[in-house]
Amino acid sequence: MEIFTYMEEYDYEQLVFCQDKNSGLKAIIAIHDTTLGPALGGTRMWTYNSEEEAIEDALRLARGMTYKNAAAGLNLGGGKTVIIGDPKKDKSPEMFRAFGRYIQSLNGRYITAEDVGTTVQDMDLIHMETDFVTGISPEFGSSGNPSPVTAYGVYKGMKAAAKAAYGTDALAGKTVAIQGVGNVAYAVCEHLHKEGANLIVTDINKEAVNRAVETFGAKAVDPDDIYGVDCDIYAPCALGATINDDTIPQLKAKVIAGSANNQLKTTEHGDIIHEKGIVYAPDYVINSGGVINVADELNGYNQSRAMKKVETIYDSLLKVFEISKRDNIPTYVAADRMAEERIASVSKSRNQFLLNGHHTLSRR
Ligand SMILES: NC(=O)c1ccc[n+]([C@@H]2O[C@H](COP(=O)([O-])OP(=O)(O)OC[C@H]3O[C@@H](n4cnc5c(N)ncnc54)[C@H](O)[C@@H]3O)[C@@H](O)[C@H]2O)c1
Ligand SMILES: CC(C)C[C@H](N)C(=O)O
Repeated sequence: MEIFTYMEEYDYEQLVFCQDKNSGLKAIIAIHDTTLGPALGGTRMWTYNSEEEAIEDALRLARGMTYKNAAAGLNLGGGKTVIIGDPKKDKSPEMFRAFGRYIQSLNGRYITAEDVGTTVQDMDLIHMETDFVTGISPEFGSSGNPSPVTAYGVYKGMKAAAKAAYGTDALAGKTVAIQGVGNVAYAVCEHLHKEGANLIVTDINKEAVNRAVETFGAKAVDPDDIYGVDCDIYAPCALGATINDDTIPQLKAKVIAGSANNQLKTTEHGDIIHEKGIVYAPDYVINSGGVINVADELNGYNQSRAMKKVETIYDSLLKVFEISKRDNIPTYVAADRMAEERIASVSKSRNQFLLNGHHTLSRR
């Protein structure tokens, strides 16, 4: 990949490579756009097959955060970090403290939180070196683990998508196929089970599958079989790019609504599912509950204020579906327009974020 060519194509601001030999830290911080405010986005730890794959993931995820934060009405830009390594084997306190010092060196241009492979405990270690981290333990005045809040937003968003596709947002009796039953999806299953939905689950982690089967009476299928199961809603809740040339012909669901970031392999896949009449809840709108929750820490965390804002995901999605229907455009285009209009309304030309008192984390 020609890095500057790619950065120029999507107008990225900055890419930071962080290396610490002692702890084995190899991290890439991507800052996409700080027009609306400091770049807020989580840290993913994953075993990438190559450095190029890791850079690409950081860049794609960071851009997704720009759109997510803008569409959610937050005064925040978009950024993301990936740490190359196996979260089950390669973590150490030294690694996260070294990473925290790198975040501090950016002086507030980037604020982090959890993503796949990182936990509240990891954020607490980062917090030993910098205040530019959210989702740390609640005893520090923080909001804690964002996953249950993301899950609540996904559940609400699923209801909005069901309303658009089936005319009712009731999920009782509907069958939902869930790919990946990790932190977010397990909590989504809790809401769905409580409402009386039928669950079909898969995961590459057998324990995660067994837990969902035992707790919710979910039906388990092999990872490759999830796309073709008979269901009303397909919920991608693992990694990205699962809506692609191979999977679209298999899908039987009228709705795609899940927590994963970057669900469409390319925008063309968003066009194809639109033509097939599938109601797709754009990923960065439906999964914005976690970032809405951690962003509230910038004002001194207030849980009920944060949850009220998370509830708006339902109406935001209804608006996206309405625009999509009215203008006959794919839902991802409708969502992108909403986000881009907000960024453009703040500034036609780039206004890079600079730290000032207003953006200092007020819990200190
Ligand atoms: N945690 C949050 O608050 C949050 C917020 C917004 C978006 N997201 C996104 O939601 C997704 C899930 O996040 P999470 O925090 O629940 O992560 P997680 O790591 O807890 O869960 C992901 C699950 O997917 C499984 N998985 C991975 N590859 C798979 C495959 N090919 N087939 C089946 N299962 C597979 C993993 O084993 C794991 O159980 C990610 O894309 C993440 O970026 C998370
Ligand atoms: C909690 C958030 C800051 C990050 C989250 N992983 C997301 O993708 O939205």
